[in-house]
Amino acid sequence: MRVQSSARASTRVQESRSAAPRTLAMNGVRSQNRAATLSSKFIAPTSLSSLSRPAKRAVSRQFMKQIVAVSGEPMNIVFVSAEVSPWSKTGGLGDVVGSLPIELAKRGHKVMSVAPRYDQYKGAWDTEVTSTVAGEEVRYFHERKQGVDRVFVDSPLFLAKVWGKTGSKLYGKKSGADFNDNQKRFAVLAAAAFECQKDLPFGFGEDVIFVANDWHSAMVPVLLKTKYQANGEFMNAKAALCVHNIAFQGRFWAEDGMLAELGVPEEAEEAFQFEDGYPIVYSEETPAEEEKVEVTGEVYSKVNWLKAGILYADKNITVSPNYAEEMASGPDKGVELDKVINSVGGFEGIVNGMDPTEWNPSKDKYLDLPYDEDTVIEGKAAAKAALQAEVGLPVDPTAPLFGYIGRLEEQKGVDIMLEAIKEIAEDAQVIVLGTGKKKYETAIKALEEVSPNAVGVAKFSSPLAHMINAGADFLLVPSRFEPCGLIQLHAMQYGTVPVVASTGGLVDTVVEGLTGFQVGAMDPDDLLEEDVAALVETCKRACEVFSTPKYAAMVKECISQDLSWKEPAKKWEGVLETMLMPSEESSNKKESVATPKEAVISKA
Ligand SMILES: Nc1ncnc2c1ncn2[C@@H]1O[C@H](COP(=O)(O)OP(=O)(O)O[C@H]2O[C@H](CO)[C@@H](O)[C@H](O)[C@H]2O)[C@@H](O)[C@H]1O
Repeated sequence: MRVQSSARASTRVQESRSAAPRTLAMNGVRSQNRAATLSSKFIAPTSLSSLSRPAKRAVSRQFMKQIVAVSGEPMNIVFVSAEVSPWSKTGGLGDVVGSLPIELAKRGHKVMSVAPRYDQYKGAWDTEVTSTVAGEEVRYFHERKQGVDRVFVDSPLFLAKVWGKTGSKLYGKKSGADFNDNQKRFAVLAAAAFECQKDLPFGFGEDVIFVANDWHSAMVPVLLKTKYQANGEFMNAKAALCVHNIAFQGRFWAEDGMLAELGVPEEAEEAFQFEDGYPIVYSEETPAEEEKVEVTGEVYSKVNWLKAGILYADKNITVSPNYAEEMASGPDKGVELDKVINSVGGFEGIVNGMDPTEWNPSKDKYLDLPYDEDTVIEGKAAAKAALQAEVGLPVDPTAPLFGYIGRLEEQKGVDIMLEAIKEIAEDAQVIVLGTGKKKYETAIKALEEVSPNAVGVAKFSSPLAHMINAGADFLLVPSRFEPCGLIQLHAMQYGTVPVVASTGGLVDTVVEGLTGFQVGAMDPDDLLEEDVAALVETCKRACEVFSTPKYAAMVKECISQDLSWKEPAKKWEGVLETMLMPSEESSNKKESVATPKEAVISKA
């Protein structure tokens, strides 16, 4: 039986992840000069007032594009994130914050990431600089790598809890359950991102663009507008918020005085308020293994970090254009933030790139026979034999081999896949690699009982992920929703053909019959027989193609694409540059920032 959308959506949200010399003065001057220089280079359309509103927007956008195309001035960009690969990673968020900054640095920008220090990272030196934020003293560690300043915020809030970089444990001891002090932990991270710009000798000063990522750093735009700028600091700074997954919103019980304790000014509190139909917050006491709570239609007062971040951000970005549209389409796909999203004019969607230094079959340290576009057929054959031997499947080049890599959660369609495997494994081999909900970990470990052609590995293993991307013939991505998805990009880079659900970024990145197979959209909530059948049918279609020349053509098509950050980083650069420009849209935005709540009410 279906439950009301508000409650339905919130079951998904509660799953963790859940939840020296400074250049300050110079930077301030530079920002003003920059605007002056740019406006003198171009003559803005003078007859804007006579145009209709959409036409005005189009002209204004065109004008912005021209400016960006020739401006080329370096920006100071600070990514703030709960994870940053390779130092910390539970999934795609870590990958993006690990690799996008490198590409932006290559394009001439000063780029920094600020993330927690969960472990004693070998290459990161102790700056011995400290700041006091949200009542906690933090200390900064630093490593400069591939042109990016990596700052790690050291505090017992992070280090004492996690001890290890791989972690499904960055957000809580169990998958889907937050540490009780996660609000404190991430309030500290956000405030440290500001203070380190001032306190570190190599800090970027106040003239920066912050890029906050997901709910964990959604406090950054809030603090910028209501704390720092209200005090006359960071006056030229801007804050973008990038949402990698709208299902993780940081919903917590509303407690008297809690936000104030975290350093949130009173005027911002309203933006956090959220009425939730779901009567639970998953925590250390109530881990989210099963949906064990009945929904009655009653609503509960909570705070919602992501909502506040969206309302205060100068620009909201997500990781594919299709997902940007989906999020705004209704409460189901917007996970009840659709009205908020529409109230700020929607999100900009930029498809993710992938890191070619980590995902490159010609330099992959986990492959005995590295390969490239010209040697992909031989290379994949060798990788397939190695993978089959590694996981104990029959070494058979003629058996189509399907792989899966990812979190074991409903988002990823794991329940649909587990049902489908019963039939897929009649004619093909399947290997599933993942961690997540215990019931799914147990199920994948028992796959060998389902069929001798299927095997599941319930751990987080980079070597095996590389071997699957290279050795599988097809990669399964049956997600119910997928903001962008990196695994299909990795797979294609290795000449592995993805079989994907038609949702989010999977629609933007996989072309039916050319670079992959589209299954159609899965039901967002329930496990439906027709979805299982659609997945089985598409895999059968893929198996039929496997023994034909078309498969080799698809492999070549996949591997020959440039899936790196090169193009997406240019788009990011363009979007960030427009944030620095005075524009009609940004002045509208300021009004909504001043009164976030009204913006939602009036436009929703
Ligand atoms: N058991 C395991 N062992 C080894 N490696 C494993 C693993 N489980 C997962 N991984 C790795 O984690 C990453 C997963 O990235 P995805 O983008 O596919 O999904 P995720 O949902 O985490 O990211 C969210 O953020 C990203 C980034 O924006 C969006 O692309 C995506 O749609 C959104 O859901 C891949 O690098 C994958 O190889």
